[in-house]
Amino acid sequence: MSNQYILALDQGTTSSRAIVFDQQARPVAQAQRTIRQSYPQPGWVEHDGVEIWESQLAAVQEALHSGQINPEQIGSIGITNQRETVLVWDRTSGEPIHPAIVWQDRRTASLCEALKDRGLAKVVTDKTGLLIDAYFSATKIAWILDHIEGAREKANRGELLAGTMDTWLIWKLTSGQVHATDVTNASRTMLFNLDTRDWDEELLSELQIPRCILPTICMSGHFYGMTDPKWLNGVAVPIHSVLGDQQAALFGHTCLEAGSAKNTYGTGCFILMNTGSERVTSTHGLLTTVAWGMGDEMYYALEGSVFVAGAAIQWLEEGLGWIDEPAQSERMASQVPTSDGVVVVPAFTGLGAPYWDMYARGAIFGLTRGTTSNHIVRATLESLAYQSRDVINAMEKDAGMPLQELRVDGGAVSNDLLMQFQADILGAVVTRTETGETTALGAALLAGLVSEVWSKEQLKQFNPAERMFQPLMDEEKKEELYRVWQDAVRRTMGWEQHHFES
Ligand SMILES: Nc1ncnc2c1ncn2[C@@H]1O[C@H](COP(=O)(O)OP(=O)(O)O)[C@@H](O)[C@H]1O
Ligand SMILES: O=P(O)(O)OC[C@H](O)CO
Repeated sequence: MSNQYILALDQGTTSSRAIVFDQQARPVAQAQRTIRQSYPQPGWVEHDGVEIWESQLAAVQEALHSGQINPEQIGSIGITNQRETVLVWDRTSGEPIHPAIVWQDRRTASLCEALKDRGLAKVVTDKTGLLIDAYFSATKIAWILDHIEGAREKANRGELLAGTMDTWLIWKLTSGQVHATDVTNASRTMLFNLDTRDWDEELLSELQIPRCILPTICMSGHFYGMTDPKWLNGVAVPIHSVLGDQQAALFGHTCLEAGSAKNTYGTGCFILMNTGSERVTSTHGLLTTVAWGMGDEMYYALEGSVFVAGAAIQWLEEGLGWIDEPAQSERMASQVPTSDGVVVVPAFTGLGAPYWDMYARGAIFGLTRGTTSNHIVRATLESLAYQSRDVINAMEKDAGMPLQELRVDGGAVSNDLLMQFQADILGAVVTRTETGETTALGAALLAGLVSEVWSKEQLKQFNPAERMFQPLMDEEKKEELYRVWQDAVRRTMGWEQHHFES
C-alpha cells in the first residue's frame, strides 16, 4: 500500500530529528543529528542556519534509509520546531545573513527595556498575549537588521526574508516556493495580533520590521505545499502540518480538552495548559499562546517556560564535568536520600515564567562542610521540578482549578527520581506516556488529521500512559521544601543588574 507513512520533522534546540510514523501512529524509523551550539558572547546563543537545514535533511534521509522506506510511501509531512529562534536570509541567494539567534539568547534585553520605557508593555500583552522579553523573535529580527551592514535597506527593498525554523525548513523543502509559518509559531514572535490573526502594524513599526520580510501566516493544520522532488528521491510530498514544538507536544499528548496540561523536559521546561477556544489572560506571569489552528478555529493555551531545565544537567556534564552522561545524574542523586538543604537555582540566563527576570543569575545555597557533589547534582535535578511547580501554581491560579494530572515528555523524563520528585512537590499525578517522541507525534497526528488518515475521535488512543508517578510526600514536608526554594529564587533575582551593570 502506498502513502502509508507520515514523516515528522522535529527541529529542536540541540538536534534535528526525523521520525516516520505508521497508520497506527507508531514510530517505525527515526534518525537524529546533533546541531552545534555557539556562544559568541555571554548571554548570546546562535545556530548555523545552513547546518540546521542540512542536519534536518540528513536526518530525513537516514530515517528513510534505516527503515527501508521509499519516499513514495510517505503520504504526508508534519513539521515541528524550536520556537522563537529566528533567521534572516537573502531572498535571491538563499544565504543567511547572520546565524540564527536562538530563543535562549539575551542580547536584546536592553532593547526590550527600551520598549517597556516607551510604554509598550500593555500594548504587547493585549495584542500578542506575550510579555516584552528578549525570548521572543521580534527584537532578535530587529537586532539583525540593525547590526548587519545594509540589512535594513535590503529588508525595506524586500530583498531579505525572515522566519522561525519552520519557515526556514518549509522554504528550503519547497526550494524557495513557499514562505509561510503557522499561527503557533507566529504567536511566539511578539508581532502576531491574536485578534486580527495577522502581523500587527503598530508593533512592526515600533521595531521597524518591514512586513514584506515576514512569512504568510497559515493555520497549523493546512496544506503548505509540496516538497521539491530533488530532496526525496524524485518524489514530491505534501506538507500538512506545522506547529511549534511545545504546541506539538500538547497535541501529541492528546491534551485536546480545556484544562489538560503537559510539561516537556528538554533544554528548557515548557508547560502548556489547553484553554480551548477561550483566550485566558494570565494575571500571574504566564503567556497566552496559540495551541493550534485548523479550519477557521484557533485554540489557545496558557504557557509558562523555564529557560534552564535539561540545560542544567548539561552544565553538570559540560560545565562542571561531574557526569559523563545525563543518566548519571540519577545514579549520583540516588546516592543520597535528600539534597540535605542544598538548593540550586539554575538562573543562568535569567528566569522565565512566572518571574520574568532577565537579570537573575544562578546560585547554590545551603552549602555545608558535609555537602558532596551528589547533593548538588540532586538539588540540580530538583530545580527542574521546583521551577515547574512555580509555573503550574501560576496556571492553577489563572485557570481557577487545581491540576490533577501532568502529562510529561522530553529527554529528562527517563529520570525516575526526577519524575517522582515532580509528583511529590506538585502533589499531582505525573504521567509518562509510551511514545517518547511526543513532539514529533503531535506534528504527525495533526498531519494525519489533515490528510484524513485518522479522525479527531481516534487521536486519544495514540499515546497511552507508560508509568504514572503518584505523589508520596507528606503535605507539610512538601510545602516546607517549596518555601525554601522560593526564598532561594528571591535571592537570585536582579543579580546582574545590581552588581555588574552601570
Ligand atoms: N536521564 C536524564 N536525567 C536528567 N536529564 C536528562 C536525562 N536525559 C536527558 N536529559 C536532559 O534532557 C535534555 C535533552 O532533552 P531533549 O528533549 O532531547 O531536548 P531538546 O528537545 O531541548 O533538544 C538535555 O538537556 C539533557 O541534559
Ligand atoms: O527545542 P526545545 O524542545 O528545547 O524547545 C524550544 C522551545 O520551543 C523554545 O520556546
